[in-house]
Amino acid sequence: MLKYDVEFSGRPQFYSAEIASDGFKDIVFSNYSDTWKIHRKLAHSAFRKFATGHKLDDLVHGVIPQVQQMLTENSGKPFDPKLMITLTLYNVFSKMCFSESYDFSDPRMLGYITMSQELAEKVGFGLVADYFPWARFLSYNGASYIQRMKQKYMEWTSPQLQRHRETLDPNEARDFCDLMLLAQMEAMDNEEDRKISQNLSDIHLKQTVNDIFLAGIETSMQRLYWAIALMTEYPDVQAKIQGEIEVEIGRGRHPVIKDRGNLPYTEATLYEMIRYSTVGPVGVPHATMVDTKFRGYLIPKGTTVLLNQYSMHFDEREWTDPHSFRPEHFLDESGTTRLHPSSFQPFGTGRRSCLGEAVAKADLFLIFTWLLQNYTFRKVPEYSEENLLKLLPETAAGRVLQNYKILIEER
Ligand code: HEM
Repeated sequence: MLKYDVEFSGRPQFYSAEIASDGFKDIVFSNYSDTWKIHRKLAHSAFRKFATGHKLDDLVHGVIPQVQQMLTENSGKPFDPKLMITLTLYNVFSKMCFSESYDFSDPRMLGYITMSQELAEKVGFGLVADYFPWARFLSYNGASYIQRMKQKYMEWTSPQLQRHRETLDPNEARDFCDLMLLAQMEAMDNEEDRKISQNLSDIHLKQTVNDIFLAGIETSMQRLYWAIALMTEYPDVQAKIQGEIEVEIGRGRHPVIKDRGNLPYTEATLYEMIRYSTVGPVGVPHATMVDTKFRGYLIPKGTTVLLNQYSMHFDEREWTDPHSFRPEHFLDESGTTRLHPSSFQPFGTGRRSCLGEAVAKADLFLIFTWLLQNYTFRKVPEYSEENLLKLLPETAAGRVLQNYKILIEER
């Protein structure tokens, strides 16, 4: 894939994606194009500006009091951690995109979460018309549902854009939304940037902000939900991580990004969690941009191409005992995090590889480490025989865990 970087860098022009992205005016669904290049570059600079080092530390630390309160209220009771993780991530990303944080009981945020869950359940795998184009002419083809949901998302993003425009300081971007508006202003002021300004309409801006917001939250939420279930199922791994945190950080301060290099076992566990869960077994579909010759086969332009992450992450030639959860898969003999084998590709590869990889790894580390520094996850005694690592059967293309409940004890 890396050798044929540009050839495989398209996206299938699915009907559902076309509707959801207003004709591919975003990053995730658009083909390899000027629109994609401009928006990807902008998002990159936003991450560099607002989601690295102590900026990201502060974003995560800012949510901690609300998480603490929620966990205290639920201490000693069977508790499903999914909403807690989701609210944490919404607040981190909302602060990064819109400089706004929400109370965990805010009905606007809870409504947004319910809407996103419903969307994922109903059309997470696309529409029939994505695979059988004639189906778009059926009286019910799902398009009106996606239109309605898109409208609702825009009702969330449009006022944000308006508010930012009214209070914009051209010399200082406060967040991702400001950064997009400043890029738009700059392009409009410069006649030569016509090509750029055409790709920075308000619709483009809203689509890209929504991309970052949605792509970032659901992906990280699923991994943290797996991480907590795995720690509950593997108490020895959990205890070892807590020991490492105790020695390197102690209890007197929150974990920060700079701690990463000092916690090899914790980091290895997070990588192993990502491998073992492989939530997206075939990643995000690519498409060929041109007729492409690959290993003697001719792949016509526009063919959908999938990266089979599942087969790579569970390949017996690459991993010792791949079906076991073992953080040692990512450690060398000296206990240091080892270089990842090339068969570990959870963030994809090539030009379309995950834009938020660095942010995702940092967020996962900060949230997971803080949780284990302060809490222990245990099974509910009545259900101690039940395995928490059960997949939802209806999502064979996504390895999503069934909802579970655990006990969370303060340390
Ligand atoms: C553990 C968490 C995450 C995982 C495992 C993950 C994985 C992926 C994968 C497999 C792709 C497709 C790559 C390809 O097409 O080859 C992708 C694309 C993308 N991801 Fe992530 N992701 C995660 C978190 C995030 C976060 C936190 C953000 C944003 C803050 C993000 C933003 C994006 C975007 C915008 C794309 C589309 C890139 C493009 O089409 O050019 N992701 N991600």
